[in-house]
Amino acid sequence: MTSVQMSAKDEMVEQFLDYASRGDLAKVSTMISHYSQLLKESGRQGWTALMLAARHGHFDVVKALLLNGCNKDLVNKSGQTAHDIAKFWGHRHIARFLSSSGDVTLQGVLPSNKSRENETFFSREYLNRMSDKRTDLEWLSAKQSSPETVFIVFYNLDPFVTTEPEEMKQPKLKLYRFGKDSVKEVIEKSDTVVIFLGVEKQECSPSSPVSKEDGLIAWFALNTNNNPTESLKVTTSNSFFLTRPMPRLLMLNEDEAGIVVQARSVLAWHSRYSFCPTCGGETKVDEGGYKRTCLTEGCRSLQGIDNTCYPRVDPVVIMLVLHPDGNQCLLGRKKTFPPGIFSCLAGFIEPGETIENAVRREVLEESGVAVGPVQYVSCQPWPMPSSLMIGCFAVAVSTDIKVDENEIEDARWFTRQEVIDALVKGNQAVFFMPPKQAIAHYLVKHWIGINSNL
Ligand SMILES: NC(=O)C1=CN([C@@H]2O[C@H](COP(=O)(O)OP(=O)(O)OC[C@H]3O[C@@H](n4cnc5c(N)ncnc54)[C@H](O)[C@@H]3O)[C@@H](O)[C@H]2O)C=CC1
Ligand SMILES: [Mg+2]
Ligand SMILES: [Mg+2]
Ligand SMILES: [Mg+2]
Ligand SMILES: [Zn+2]
Repeated sequence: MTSVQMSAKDEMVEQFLDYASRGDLAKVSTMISHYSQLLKESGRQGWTALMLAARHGHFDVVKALLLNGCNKDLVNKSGQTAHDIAKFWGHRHIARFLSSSGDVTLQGVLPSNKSRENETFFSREYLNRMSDKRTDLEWLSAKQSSPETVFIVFYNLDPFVTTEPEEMKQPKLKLYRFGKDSVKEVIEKSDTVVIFLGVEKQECSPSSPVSKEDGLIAWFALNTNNNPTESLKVTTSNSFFLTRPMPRLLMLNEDEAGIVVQARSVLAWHSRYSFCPTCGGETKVDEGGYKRTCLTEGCRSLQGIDNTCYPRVDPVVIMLVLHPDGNQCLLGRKKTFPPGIFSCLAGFIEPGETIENAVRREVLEESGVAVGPVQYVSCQPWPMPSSLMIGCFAVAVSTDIKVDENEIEDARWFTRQEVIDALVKGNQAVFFMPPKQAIAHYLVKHWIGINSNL
């Protein structure tokens, strides 16, 4: 390392230690979020930031440092720990906190995560995708002409659904299951894209007829941009294309919601990527709809693995940020939300970014709040058009809010009680929650459910 680099680093360490001595929580948090190795650094006489914050009685800085994984057992050149220092200088609450086993650290604020998989709406897999069959053209073709095969139909990415008359008040929607003869005409049209979704898991459909050939009931989905109603042979009333999919897709039954998210995301990719993104040439649909191959000889997309050929999934972090006091959470609203609704902050993961860093960046960008520990909770495929919402809890290490008005309209800390009221009291609450099928709702409920004595 050159002397210039050395002095730049020394300067940064000195500044960090100075902020800790002065109790500047925001600066300390920002520096840690960029250079976590600062937590291990010490200055004159081996004093770390934790020791300096303990010396000067800055409880919030001590907490933030510990939440970020700072080692409280380090000693200075006089052999004192941060705890010894806090005790010596009479900061009893800090000494008590440092001598406790770190209850208010990560484990204290975050609900315990019992490593079970948390199921969200859209996440249930009703079909076995059978990806090995996507290249078996003979098998795919036999299935497409089998009388047991199920086809679901989309028009401009809206699924054709049906509802029972007695359920009209609170309709639970079902996908309309077409047979091969009903969709024959539509499939033959040149703009129609057909994809293979998978086969019914055997245990899910004990009453379904069993296919003669291999016992597997295949499902396909198709999308067209020309209204196919005339050519489809529909035998029931109360059946229609589900326009304005959000929030109406949330009325699907849970088994079929998983099928729709798979089909709609892949079909949306086909409708947006008609030509090769590498050379602009024409492409053909391959692998049961899971690939588009460029037809231009020598195109770079034909060499090696090229991700433009495959359907895209956009990872999004969505996080419930918890206040360091463990009793409040940060929720925000976009201008486009219906009045009164507050939700978890969210944002797209950028290339080269971890889930944890995306959570920290998006929260800081949108609300000005610095985040320390991040814990994954659950995820949700979201068919608008192909996001994967990655749900996390995160612990704030600073609490002042400065909203980025380009992204959101408002962000606030809500108390546990206000959140409980929003969940149970509806109209009498100070704000509204997103619908129960959204992962934001799930995260909030999970936080309340685990930590409260309800
Ligand atoms: N904010 C919320 O409370 C919730 C958001 N969502 C969904 O999460 C997704 C991301 O949340 P945002 O707050 O909008 O993200 P965000 O905070 O990253 O901001 C969105 C902006 O990011 C840019 N962007 C970067 N990568 C993108 C990509 N792959 N696709 C589209 N735009 C991209 C665009 O300029 C876009 O306007 C949205 O699709 C939204 O529907 C879902 C539930 C709740
Ligand atoms: Mg953002
Ligand atoms: Mg956002
Ligand atoms: Mg963003
Ligand atoms: Zn190409």
